[in-house]
Amino acid sequence: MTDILRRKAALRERVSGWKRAGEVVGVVPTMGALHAGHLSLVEAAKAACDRVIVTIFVNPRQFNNASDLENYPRTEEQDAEKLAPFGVDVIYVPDPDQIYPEGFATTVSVAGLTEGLCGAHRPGHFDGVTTVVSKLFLQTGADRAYFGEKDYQQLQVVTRMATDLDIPVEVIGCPTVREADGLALSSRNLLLPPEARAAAPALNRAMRGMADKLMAGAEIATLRPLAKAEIVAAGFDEVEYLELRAAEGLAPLPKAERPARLLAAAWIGGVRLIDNIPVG
Ligand SMILES: Nc1ncnc2c1ncn2[C@@H]1O[C@H](COP(=O)(O)OP(=O)(O)OP(=O)(O)O)[C@@H](O)[C@H]1O
Ligand SMILES: CC(C)(CO)[C@@H](O)C(=O)[O-]
Ligand code: BAL
Repeated sequence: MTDILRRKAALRERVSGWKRAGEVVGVVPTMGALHAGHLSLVEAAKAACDRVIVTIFVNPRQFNNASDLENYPRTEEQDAEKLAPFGVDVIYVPDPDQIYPEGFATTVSVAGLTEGLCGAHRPGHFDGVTTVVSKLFLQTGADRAYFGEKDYQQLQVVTRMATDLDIPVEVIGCPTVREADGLALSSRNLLLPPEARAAAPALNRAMRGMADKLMAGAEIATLRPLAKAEIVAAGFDEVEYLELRAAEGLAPLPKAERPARLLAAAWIGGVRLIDNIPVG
């Protein structure tokens, strides 16, 4: 089984040996409950790096909802078993005091990119993400970091943060892994009641239909109410947002006039799902 390290000093010692030998270190930050989406990031890291660290930390500061934090799946033993065939070098599962020691008083915050989409509906979420990810970058000393496009806004925000803070890490985005029915894999899918799980692919289906119409010149403002109604009719409780944004920088777009991304968040069976797809 792969070594599990829980203290940053032990991690640092291990990584400094690799760095002395000139090895390229990759990191895959996760909150655990690993699925094939996470494992695709691990595969990408293994293919391009000499050493790979997977981090597992359910970061309380990025949860804006206490019951979401409480219900978040925690499956460390199974996660280690899933990682075993990949030949990962270290699983870093920091004890909470390794991330937030007594007296911790710093927040890393990215402006602009964090203001709409998930940022508008999860107050404080991205500050929690950038605070923990900056710490994970610095603690692991990774040269490359792998993130999923499933969390598209997060990928953009983390890339901006690393650039702005001169953290010498290359942030690499990897495509969203989906179930055969189109549902994006997500740890939160485990929390879906069976009926909700059966209805959940309607979100991606509606988005793909919208993307075709956007490519044919339709405006997002015209398509949005129809698509929302379709998603709710399929069994969703609420569509939180459904927006067309520039693929780089996330500026709102009325039409698919340049490489764009259609992004959505919606509630079903008490679970908040997100998805995004390229348009053009
Ligand atoms: N379906 C997926 N395809 C590719 N990458 C993914 C997928 N799901 C998650 N990831 C990526 O894995 C990393 C860790 O994500 P996380 O542990 O939050 O899992 P998650 O499945 O996104 O869980 P959540 O339910 O919290 O959204 C992130 O970079 C995320 O974008
Ligand atoms: C990047 C991350 C591991 C930070 O806690 C989390 O936001 C996630 O799992 O996507
Ligand atoms: N997948 C991003 C982590 C979160 O939803 O909190």
